[in-house]
Amino acid sequence: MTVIKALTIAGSDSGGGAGIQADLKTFQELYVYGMSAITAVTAQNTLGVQGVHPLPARFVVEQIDSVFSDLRPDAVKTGMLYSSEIIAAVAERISRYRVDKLVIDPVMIAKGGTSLLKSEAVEALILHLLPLALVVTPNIPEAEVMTRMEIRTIADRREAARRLHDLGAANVIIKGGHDAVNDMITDIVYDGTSFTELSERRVDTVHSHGTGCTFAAALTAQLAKGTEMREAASIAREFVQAALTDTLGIGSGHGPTNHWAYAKHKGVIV
Ligand SMILES: Nc1ncnc2c1ncn2[C@@H]1O[C@H](COP(=O)(O)OP(=O)(O)OP(=O)(O)O)[C@@H](O)[C@H]1O
Ligand SMILES: Cc1ncc(COP(=O)(O)O)c(N)n1
Repeated sequence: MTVIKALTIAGSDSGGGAGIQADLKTFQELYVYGMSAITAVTAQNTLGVQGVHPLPARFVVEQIDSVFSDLRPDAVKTGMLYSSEIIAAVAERISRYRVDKLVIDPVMIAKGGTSLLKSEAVEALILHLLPLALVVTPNIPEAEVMTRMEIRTIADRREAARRLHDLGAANVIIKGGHDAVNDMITDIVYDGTSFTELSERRVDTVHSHGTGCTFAAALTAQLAKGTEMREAASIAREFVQAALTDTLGIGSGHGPTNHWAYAKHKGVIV
């Protein structure tokens, strides 16, 4: 049996809905062996983020080295990176280990408004990490920050995707969760040549904590298996749609999505 492996470099969410926890649950559900390098520990639940405790950049590197020296991953995902020091250290290791399947989820702000990336670190993310990306997966506000443009229409999303491609990301997926049009949510996939739109009906739920992490983790798992970009994005979209539709209803705030839902609806996927 060939074991497909993926590494997530991200923050820990004690509430289990986003961050490292969402990534590992998603990898597991898609039959990919999950590994982690933790950048920051957050005290967090469905009501918000109560505390953030970043780890030293050198200890993030130590975790990455431990993984690569023994358990070479087939794909790597980054989530919350917090500071320019951590970003520079991660980028150096990604280059050194010649990672060709790097998924960057440019996590900036948690739903409740807590910053998960220092504002001074945005430039480092663009300069050091973006050029190493096989794919970057911003939501609309993150794409606006990185491209310094306002995104209102689907044409704007396409223009932002072109700009992020010009900044060095081989593929760009702009997620449309923050802006439903006629009750439809559209993610745009751009490969540097053509655009693909992935549209699904908006699910009306407060239990959407961690959708971005879950989408990027499902994408990473599929890319690790060798699935091509558009198909991988489409499976990731389906994974999130199921996780939002069949929610767990736990917590008194923005609850987590249901990472079991996709497998429950689809049966076994290898
Ligand atoms: N209410 C919804 N109904 C259907 N799909 C959604 C909904 N909200 C988000 N999605 C999907 O979930 C994924 C994440 O999208 P979103 O734009 O919310 O990213 P994000 O803001 O990074 O996520 P997060 O809320 O975890 O930070 C995308 O594939 C998007 O289409
Ligand atoms: C550790 C960590 N990483 C990422 C997110 C973003 O997820 P969301 O926007 O759904 O809160 C988060 N809240 N916590």
